[in-house]
Amino acid sequence: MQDTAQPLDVAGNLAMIEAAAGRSREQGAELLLTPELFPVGYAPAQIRAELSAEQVAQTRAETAAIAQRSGIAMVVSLPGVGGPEERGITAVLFSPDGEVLGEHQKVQLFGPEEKESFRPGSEAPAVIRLGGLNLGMVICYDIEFPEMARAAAAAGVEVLLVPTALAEEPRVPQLLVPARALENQMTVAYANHCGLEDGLSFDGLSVVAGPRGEILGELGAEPGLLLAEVGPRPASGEAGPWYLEDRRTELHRQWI
Ligand SMILES: NC(=O)CCCCC(N)=O
Repeated sequence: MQDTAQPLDVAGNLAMIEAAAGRSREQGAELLLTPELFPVGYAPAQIRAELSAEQVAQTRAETAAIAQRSGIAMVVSLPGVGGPEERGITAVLFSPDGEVLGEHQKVQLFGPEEKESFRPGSEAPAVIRLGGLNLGMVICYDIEFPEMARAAAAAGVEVLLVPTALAEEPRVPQLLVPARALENQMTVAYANHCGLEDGLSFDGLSVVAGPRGEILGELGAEPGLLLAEVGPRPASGEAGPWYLEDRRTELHRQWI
């Protein structure tokens, strides 16, 4: 899902997610990936100042109810649990029954506003089994560090789901996302905001890159739904490359 959220307009933003979930389900989708902090809008300082732990908990419960009503799995990025001084930016994977199957707290916070408004995570991306695939999540700036996607791939992730909020940096979806997919032989799906929010002009350019770096689908600058069929990590085969198998990790660890 790619769209423009309204900062702090939780009801309006959740209505957009529910509409996208219904349309996706009608088109046969089994999972809906939404952009970073979409239910509350990407406005870190406003979130810190205005959203209490109770309001965030209520938003999370309403998001779970949308997954259940729509009968589709969803990745939704929300402020974490706790007060403004202790919570991070999270991505939550909800099952089609609205159960929480797993979550990730953004490890690489971006810039002073995020760092003043949220706490960073310190856990590697988890592997969550759904639909016969090993799914994982990182958030926005996380994907710009090769170590994050590599940690997911090394744990067994086959499809990495990335809620994002990227403004004026098209090289991330155009160059880095396909590179992360190719170098880790896994699918990477990247869902961005588009349009103007809190004074930022978001790029859109949401993209799904396959395990050979191929583009399985992409959007432009406008709102839209990108439907892509994803699958398991391909066998390297006779010709290779064998990026994950051939890693000389014992050496790399000494150098980096
Ligand atoms: N929300 C974010 O993490 C924004 C990341 C933007 C990184 C970039 N290269 O502009």
